[in-house]
Amino acid sequence: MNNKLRQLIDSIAQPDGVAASAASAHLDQLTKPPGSLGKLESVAIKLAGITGVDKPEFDRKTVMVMAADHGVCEEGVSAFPAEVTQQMLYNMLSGGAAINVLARHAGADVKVVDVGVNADVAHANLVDRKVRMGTSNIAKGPAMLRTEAEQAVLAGAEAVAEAVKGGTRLFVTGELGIGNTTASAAVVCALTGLEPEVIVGRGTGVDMAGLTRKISVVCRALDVNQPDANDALDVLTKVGGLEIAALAGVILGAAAHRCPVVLDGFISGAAALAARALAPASAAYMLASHASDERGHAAVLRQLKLEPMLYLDMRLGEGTGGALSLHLIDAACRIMREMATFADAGVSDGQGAAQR
Ligand SMILES: Cc1cc2ncn([C@H]3O[C@H](COP(=O)(O)O)[C@@H](O)[C@H]3O)c2cc1C
Ligand SMILES: O=C(O)c1cccnc1
Repeated sequence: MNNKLRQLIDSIAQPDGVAASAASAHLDQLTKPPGSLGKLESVAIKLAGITGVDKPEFDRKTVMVMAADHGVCEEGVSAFPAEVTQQMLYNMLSGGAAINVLARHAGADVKVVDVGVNADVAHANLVDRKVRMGTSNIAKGPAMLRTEAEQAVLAGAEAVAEAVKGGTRLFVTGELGIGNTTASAAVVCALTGLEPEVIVGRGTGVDMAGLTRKISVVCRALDVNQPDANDALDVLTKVGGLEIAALAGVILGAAAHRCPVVLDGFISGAAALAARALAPASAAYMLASHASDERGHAAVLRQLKLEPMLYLDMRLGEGTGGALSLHLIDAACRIMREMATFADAGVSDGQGAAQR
């Protein structure tokens, strides 16, 4: 394995159990029945463990959108043509995509990184880390070279390192790439052994015939490439995507910097499975934002042992579910900092009365 990648993986530490326990103890002193703020409490405890700070505050948050194209589009697996990746990229760079709106609403930055868009794109707001002009068709052979997969993972991690230098301490995974629900399904099936029939979904909205075609394309991709389930880089190389590999790098980079990383939908979930396979310690840094409507996402979250915060029937990607969950993360942080304790407020903590 590439030296830099090895170092990145080795630099991921376990979360801070002392800070997590302190956060949990603080929550139990606040003027509410213990546990009554539900997921806001588990999120607050997790954030404390990740950051090593009992009451963390995230002044700067960044949605990391990794963009790339997919050779598998030639199999007719998306309801939209491959050109939409580059068209949407410009839309995103000028602030008009859903993620721009939701990130603005949540007070987060959007960083867009080209790791493999099949066009020469130049824009002042774009980070150019292009590895190649999109993947090859996974139904016919490997998506990319192993060195390219490594390069894409490192591009994601390095984009995170840059953002950390700029003050970001919390990341959201986002992506853009027509055809990427097909590659993500292949990655999920290869890593988990789950069947394409239960993982492949409609993506941008293919019809029944399109769904059947997508399932057979994923079966073919697995059959032709024989990815090694015990080697996540092999899986990314053979049936993955450049943005999926880069997102795995975003997750590893965030974990290496002790920053929480909020996962968006299905594509982010596929990247998270790859990141966990590369570095099991990275799993502790992940939070699931929402349950996507894409078919395989619930199974991916079960595999990751993550509970989503939101159920909004969304299936867009870009980081949109992740951006929405930032409101809840902010709420959890404010509870920790602003709520009165029983002692402060002179409220009886119920010790001695009947407990639930
Ligand atoms: C206009 C438009 C904006 C999007 N923003 C995110 N996606 C999402 O849909 C694509 C994946 O679905 P599939 O695998 O079916 O192609 C990715 O670009 C993903 O980011 C979009 C898709 C479209 C059409
Ligand atoms: O869940 C997602 O992230 C998703 C679903 C459909 C299309 N694009 C993204």
